[in-house]
Amino acid sequence: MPVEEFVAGWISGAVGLVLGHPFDTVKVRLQTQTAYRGIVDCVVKTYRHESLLGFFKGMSFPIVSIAVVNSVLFGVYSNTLLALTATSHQERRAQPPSYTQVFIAGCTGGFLQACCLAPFDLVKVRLQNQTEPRAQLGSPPPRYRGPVHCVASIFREEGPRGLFRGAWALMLRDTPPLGLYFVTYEWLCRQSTPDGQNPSSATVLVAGGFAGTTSWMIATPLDVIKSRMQMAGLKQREYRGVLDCIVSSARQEGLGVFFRGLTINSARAFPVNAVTFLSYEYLLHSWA
Ligand SMILES: CN(C)C(=N)NCCC[C@H](N)C(=O)O
Repeated sequence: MPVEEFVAGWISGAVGLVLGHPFDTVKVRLQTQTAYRGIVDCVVKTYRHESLLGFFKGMSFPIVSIAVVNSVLFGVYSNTLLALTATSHQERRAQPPSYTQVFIAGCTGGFLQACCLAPFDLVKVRLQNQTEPRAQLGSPPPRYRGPVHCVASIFREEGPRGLFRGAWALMLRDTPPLGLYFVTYEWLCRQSTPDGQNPSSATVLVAGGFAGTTSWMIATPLDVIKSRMQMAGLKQREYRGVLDCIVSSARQEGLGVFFRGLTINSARAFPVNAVTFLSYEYLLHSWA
């Protein structure tokens, strides 16, 4: 099993994460809180109350987890294609896999990375939703002092299963959209690259950006449900499952609720995934 795809996935994921985390924090707050009138209002209030650091809350954990998540995603994707087509990453330019094989490999990688991502994503969302200003005398302390305290609190209050709160919604969010993610990337690369050649850096950037934006647009409704399931039991009511969360969210806030964060998800996804794919291709090309 080639290891370089896992390592390239790790490094490229970390590069994309740092670039995109502030967008992600604003998105999570828009999806789970009603305190903001929109993106600008959320950005202004977050900056005023919490300074720039407020946008990077909950990032320390994903920096570690992205090492696992993105390397699982790209590593499983590439090795599933190896199993389906008996071709390595380098050979696939000359013998391109079918889009069905790309979709299957992408869904496989998406499902398995979601299994690894669930506890890390839960902690990220819980920390991102702490809107208390940085520790000031007199201000109420936030519920969680940091990622480790968050994990310990969830484990103590809800048991080990509590760390997988929202996991089913996360798997549903990531599996089909990640199949589409890789199909979009491959299709756009092939449209603008002569047969048998490697795509140019510009092609990789554009194809990776559109792959990220397309997949996140499709994933946003379940991204909202996932975030709400993860916050349930704290400020929001408990849900009896994904379907209950979908029905009650629609009943209380209308169908528009499923598109909360769509704009920022799409805007964030383009640069993050453009950089992720460029880093990934560059690393594999330099190690070939
Ligand atoms: C629709 N989804 C969940 C995805 N496209 N995920 C894969 C891209 C992950 C990347 N690190 C990012 O945060 O955009």
